[in-house]
Amino acid sequence: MHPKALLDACADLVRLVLQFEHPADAVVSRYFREHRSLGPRERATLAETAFAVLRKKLLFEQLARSGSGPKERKLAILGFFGPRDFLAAALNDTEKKWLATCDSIPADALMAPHRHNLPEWMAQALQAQLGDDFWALAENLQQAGTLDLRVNTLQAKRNEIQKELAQAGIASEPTPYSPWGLRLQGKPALQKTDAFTRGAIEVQDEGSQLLALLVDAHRGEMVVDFCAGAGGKTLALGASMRSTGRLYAFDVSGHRLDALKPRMARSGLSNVHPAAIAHERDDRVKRLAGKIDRVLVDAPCSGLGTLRRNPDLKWRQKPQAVQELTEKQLAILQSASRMVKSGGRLVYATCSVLPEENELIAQAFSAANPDFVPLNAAQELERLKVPGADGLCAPAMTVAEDGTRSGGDFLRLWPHRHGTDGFFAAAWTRK
Ligand SMILES: C[S@@+](CC[C@H](N)C(=O)[O-])C[C@H]1O[C@@H](n2cnc3c(N)ncnc32)[C@H](O)[C@@H]1O
Repeated sequence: MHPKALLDACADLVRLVLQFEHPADAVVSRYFREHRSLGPRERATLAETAFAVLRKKLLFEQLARSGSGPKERKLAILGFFGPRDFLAAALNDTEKKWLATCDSIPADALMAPHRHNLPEWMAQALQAQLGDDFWALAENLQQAGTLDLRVNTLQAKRNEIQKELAQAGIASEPTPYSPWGLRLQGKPALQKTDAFTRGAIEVQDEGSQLLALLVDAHRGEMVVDFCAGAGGKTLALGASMRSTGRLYAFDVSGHRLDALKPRMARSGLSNVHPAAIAHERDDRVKRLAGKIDRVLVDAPCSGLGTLRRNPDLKWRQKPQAVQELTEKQLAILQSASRMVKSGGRLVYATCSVLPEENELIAQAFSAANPDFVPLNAAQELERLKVPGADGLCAPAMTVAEDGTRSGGDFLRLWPHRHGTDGFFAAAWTRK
């Protein structure tokens, strides 16, 4: 495709994602379905350009106030993913001059919102938690996330898959914390590899892998993945159980559970039982009261830990919606906890970085449920041989008058510190 036509297409896609009517990845997929003749390189340019605009929206909109021509075209020029000389072939002289002026503005001359590119309420919430470290996070969230794989240990060892991928020209490194993970360079097409089609690998952020590890599911156990969705963590739990015992994958969305089925078939797991539930107090849940060894609640959340991959969320998410989510999160956790048997484990997790969805929920649950004893996540991960487990965890935020902390240590992953998406997990043992 000629550079001019590709830039026009980028501007068109930028206009569509900025309507925020649907998640950006769905808008991009739909665009590709409607433009079937696009080749893989053009698709990569289009998607990465649209995502770059979402990542740096405030800065780019500010810069687009100058120059001439339609706003979406200027945004697409600023975010264009590809060599500069290729882009230059699509620009007129005025645009080239304007781009050179934009490029010459030093970062320290920019106002704070144009540097962090976050809505004010989100920037404030993160600054309150991180202090000066906020800027390292803000910088990190404006880059694309890494592509991590989980090796299905039911089928193969991590080093075997690493070698197999290398033979197919795909370079990878073992992830630093998860024993099951491989981190890839770039975004190679995985779906055609033999390892993918036979279910030996799944795309999964290292942080998600660590949540599944913290559940510590064993052979022959009864385990519930309460908010299973398309089953990313279900598959990791099933492999930990060596495809034995019984693993229920519950979700209120039958549609999401449908996406689990082909993944389950590829994985070779035969212990997974997906079931759509009406709500968290469904009869199926009640029937399992006190019977389950391990319950994972991967709660619906704001997703603000995943802004590297889903930058549109920062513009689509609202404080009011987060408030409503917190009520749902506590209700789901409370209901799911009833299934845990005496001596069993409960894990509450989110991919959010906001304390309201994390520590505050865990602490409210602990306060209302004295029969659930908080587990120290750092000690637990250390026992599970995760390197540097201490550095992945943060102490509870509630400090009593006598100085004791309640709630145990939580898993608290940050993109700029750990290279994972932002994740939280709290664990309890039932007395
Ligand atoms: C964070 S996502 C789960 C992601 C999934 N565990 C994975 O690893 O791919 C949260 C899920 O919770 C589900 N959900 C929302 N409300 C629920 C409820 N009341 N009971 C059970 N699941 C619910 C959503 O449909 C969504 O699939």
